[in-house]
Amino acid sequence: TTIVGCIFDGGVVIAADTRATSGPIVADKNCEKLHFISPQIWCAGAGTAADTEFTTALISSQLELHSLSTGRKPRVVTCMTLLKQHLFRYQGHIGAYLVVAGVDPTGTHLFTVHAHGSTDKLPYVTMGSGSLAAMAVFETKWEKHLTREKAVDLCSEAILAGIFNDLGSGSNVDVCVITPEKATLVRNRITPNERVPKEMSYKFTRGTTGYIKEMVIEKKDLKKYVTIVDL
Ligand SMILES: C#CCCCC(=O)N[C@@H](Cc1ccccc1)C(=O)N[C@@H](CC(C)C)B(O)O
Repeated sequence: TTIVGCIFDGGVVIAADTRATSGPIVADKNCEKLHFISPQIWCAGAGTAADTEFTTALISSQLELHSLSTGRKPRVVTCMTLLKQHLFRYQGHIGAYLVVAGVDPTGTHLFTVHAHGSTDKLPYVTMGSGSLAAMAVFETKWEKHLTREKAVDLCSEAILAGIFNDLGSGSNVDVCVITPEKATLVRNRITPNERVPKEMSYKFTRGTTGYIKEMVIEKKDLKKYVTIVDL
């Protein structure tokens, strides 16, 4: 996985690739790694797919209950604290590596939360197996006071670096832009790995597979050879 986050003037952007792996196998070529926490708090997840999915869903629920109890909009720092306390309690056995981003009444925030419970608050972050390729892009091209468009393009370029240089990452680029007004999820903003139609026909011609014996079975005699079960 390659996941990133970047703050810009007026909000924050998070982005992710869409590859899920099981060892050398691509388990899912277009999975979703950007999770809804609350209307203006979203989370990108790397690590064990199930752990990122369930952990973000659990904290989203806890945050909604907290918001109802306080009568206030949820804060990003609260989401981060709930995540780190949960993950620390499980001593890293819940393999969720998260980028938490959002806008709340106190401002725009971007955090990382690691499986063991450590957190960082930064203007730009990368995580997952492709994080080094992505960070190379940020360390080369990030600057203060990015516009929304520049931040979206920079995050997309960082994800593309992971897609093309990390075998644990691949396929497409998903992006989520969060501002004080709203959050916009752009699923498959960039699809640089679409399969093209094959240039040849790979159908086997008749006679390719030799056979020794031929037996024609009439449908009416079928039940002699096979047991037909009406499901
Ligand atoms: C099989 C299957 C479904 C996915 C298994 C599954 O969690 N894959 C993991 C890698 C991993 C981790 C721990 C044990 C085994 C395999 C994976 O692809 N993680 C990506 C993010 C998630 C959200 C898709 B990324 O971090 O590379």
